[in-house]
Formats: sequence, structure tokens, C-alpha cells
Amino acid sequence: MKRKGAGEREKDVKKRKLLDELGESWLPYLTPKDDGFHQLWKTKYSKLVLRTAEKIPKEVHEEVQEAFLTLQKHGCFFQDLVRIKGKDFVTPVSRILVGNPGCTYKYLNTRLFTVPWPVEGYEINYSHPEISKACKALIKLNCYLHRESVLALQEQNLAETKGMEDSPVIDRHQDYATSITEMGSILQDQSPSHVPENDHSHLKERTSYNLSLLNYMDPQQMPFLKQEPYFGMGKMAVSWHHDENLVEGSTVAVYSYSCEEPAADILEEKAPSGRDPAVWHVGLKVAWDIKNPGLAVPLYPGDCYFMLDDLNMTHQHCVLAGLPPRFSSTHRVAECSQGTLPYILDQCNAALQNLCTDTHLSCPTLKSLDVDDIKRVEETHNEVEFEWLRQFWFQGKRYRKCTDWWDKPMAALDEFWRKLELMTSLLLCEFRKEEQAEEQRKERISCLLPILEERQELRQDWLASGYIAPVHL
Ligand SMILES: O=C(O)CCC(=O)C(=O)O
Ligand SMILES: [Fe+2]
Repeated sequence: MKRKGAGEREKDVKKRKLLDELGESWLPYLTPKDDGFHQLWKTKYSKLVLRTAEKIPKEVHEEVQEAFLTLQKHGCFFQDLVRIKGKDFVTPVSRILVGNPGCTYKYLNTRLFTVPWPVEGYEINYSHPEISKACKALIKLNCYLHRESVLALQEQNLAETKGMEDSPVIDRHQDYATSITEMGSILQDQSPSHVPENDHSHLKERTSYNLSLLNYMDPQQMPFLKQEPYFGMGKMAVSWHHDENLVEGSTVAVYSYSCEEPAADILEEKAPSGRDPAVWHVGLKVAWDIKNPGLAVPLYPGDCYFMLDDLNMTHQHCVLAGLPPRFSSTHRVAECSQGTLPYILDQCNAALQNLCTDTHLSCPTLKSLDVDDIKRVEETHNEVEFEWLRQFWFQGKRYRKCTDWWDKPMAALDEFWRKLELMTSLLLCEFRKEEQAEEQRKERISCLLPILEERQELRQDWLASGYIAPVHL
């Protein structure tokens, strides 16, 4: 629950050690111009799959590229304020999260809320018909990438890791516009309690993307991009990382669209080795390793790449900036057992069971002072305040640019939070009363205290990061 990520210090030590070992020199990396590039890809990076633009239906390109431009025109991309090692940073890329209604995705201590794509059974008001069309194009892309991922896993026999022998083979020529109804059933499958019944659902689970994080950056507007530190790959739009909060072993599928076809390699003569700095690339390296050369794969407009199976865990990736502006749509299976609206509403409802507001009572009371009940209620209080409300309001009104979908749920969570505040104050009143046995009182207080301390600390933390609270918080 704390904003300061665990394990960050350990990572820092590892990184320092790596850079120290490296000294002044750079590690080798290969691009398609180098001998051995394909051999290296096949042996050390085989779970990275590239589908070049010409293999992808024209309809996909047209709809998705239009969607990107629409979302940008309507000002829907935002730079995120993220926290790394206790410090706040603004991401150089601007982002928007689109996905299943009610889903969220937490990265670098920031929780993003999906702008919902249209799924049957959900009523969604978009602020503009063009935004509605864009979200529809993205869910269609999602279906397309889901099918392509299943095929790629089957082609590499990765679908069989858990006995996939009788999983049906998907027909590549199936119409890409998979019906939204099919997505509806996928959405239901993703309830936290869903347990795969057979091996086919295991494959489906690891490729049923529930959201996409869209990125946009115009390098001309970003003069201070970081240089890639290990290989000398040049300017990075996104530094080396593993994607966080994904279902273990799930694929990540990316559609990449750099807005202009790069001019013939005019810089080639000046930079005979290394990657072309005019072209966008995805960089890959084996995690915490200096033995294997890195890989820089150029991405031309409309190319897609897939990080299959456990590639995201065993390797790190980065995005190397080219010259033109670029969009990407990164489809993920977010681990959202504690990240959906139904989840947090359930938690709040359960906590509120401990509040008795019978009309014949002049003021509300708590039903139980049992330590387990106190703990559950007060922990939910922290969770809704720090993981949801403050995260949501911190990002301002950005979601309203696209939809009012989150307004009602957030108002409901706000209402829950007020009642939880009341419950904390009722609890403190109880502790002031004399009639409890001393032992019991001590036990209750020692269970409550750490949770209240954490609340206090986190409130300070949010305050320090410039968060402006709505009046009542
Ligand atoms: O834009 C891309 O190709 C990938 C971006 C990325 O790695 C991320 O958003 O996590
Ligand atoms: Fe990533």
C-alpha cells in the first residue's frame, strides 16, 4: 500500500554493480545491419516476435492510426507523475489507458483508470462520437492482437507448456472484427475468482488483454531525453524496465506507429555502426546480464511486436526514440485482482457491514469491536483513500476529456469513505470509554495504531507530492 516501492534499493545496488563492471566502455548490441543479428534474436530473444506492417490488415492500420490521431486531437494524452525511489518524475511520454470498464493499472506507484472501450452490457457515454469510434477501434485491435498472440504462442509451441495438446487452433483468416459479444465473455472470465478449468483457458488467460496503455511522444518537443546507459543506443523515450503488474507469463502485444516513413538513411555515413537515430526501435536486453549483446529492433509505421510468455520477466525492454512523433498501443493482461471497481466496492460494502445506522438509534454505532473486524474496516479505509480516491483526484479531471464513466463510481467511493471516517471516529470514542476490560482495550488499540499511523504517513506523503485535495479530504 505504501507509495515507496519495495525492492527498489536492491535493484539500485544491482544496477550500480552492473555500471561499475562496465566502467567507461559500452556493451555490444546488434541491429539488422550487423552479422549475427538474426542468430542472436533466434537464440537469446526468441520470445520477441515482430509482425511487420505489411502482414497486418489494412483496415487495422486505418482504424487504429485514426484512433491515435483522434485521441491526440481531443487532448486525451497526459504525461504521468510517477514515483521512482521516493522521488517524483514526469514521464517524457504522454499516456492514456483504455480498456475493460472498471479496470485500473498501476505502474510506478501511479494507478491509471481505464477509459472504457465498448463492451456489451456496459453503458458508456463518450464526450465525443469520435472518441467513441477511437475506443471501438482499440478494442478491435485488442481482439486482433489477442488472436495473433495465440497463433504466435502456438507457432513456438509455447501454448503447450501446460499440456495444450487439444487447444483449438485459431484461423488466421477469421474476420479481425471479432464481435464485441466475444469480448463480453472474456471480460466475465476475468473476475478475480476465475480459475482456469482447462489448459485452453490458461492460454486464453495469458493473451486476453484487459487493457492497453497508449503512448505518444514527439521527440522534437522533448530536448532532454536520457541517453541509453549500457550499450550507447542513443536517446530513450522509455528507459529499461519490466512491465509491472501483469498476470505471470502473460504476453504483451504492441502496435507501433511512428508518424512518418523515415527518410533514407542519411545519417548512415556519419553513424556507420549502431542503430539509426532517425528510426524508432525497441531495445531488448537479458535482465541483469552483461554477457549477451543487446538487441535493437527497428519499428516502422504499423509494425507490431509481441513479448511472449515470460520474456517480460527474463528480459528488460526500452524504447529508443527516432525523429518523428510516435504512438504505440501496448496491450496487457493486467493483474487486477485488487484493481477493479467491483473489487473495491465489495471491500467497502463488507466494511460498512460493521456500521449500524438503525433509524431508532439517535446516532450510528459499531456492531463489532472484534480486532479482526476493526482491522478489516480500517485497512479498507486506507485502501479506498490511497489506492483509489487520491490516485483518481490526483490525476485531475483528465478522464472527463473522454468519458464521464468514472464519475458515479468515484462519488460512490467518496460516500463510502465518509462513512469509513465516521467509523474511525466512533472507534476512537469507544476506546475512550471506561467500561472495556484493560487487556481488551490494549489489544484493540495495538491493532488499530499501525493502520492509523500508516494513514497519517501516507496523507503527509500525498501532501508533499503537491496533491491538492478536494475540500473534504
Ligand atoms: O511503446 C512501446 O513500444 C513500448 C512502451 C513500453 O514499454 C511501455 O509503455 O511499458
Ligand atoms: Fe514496457
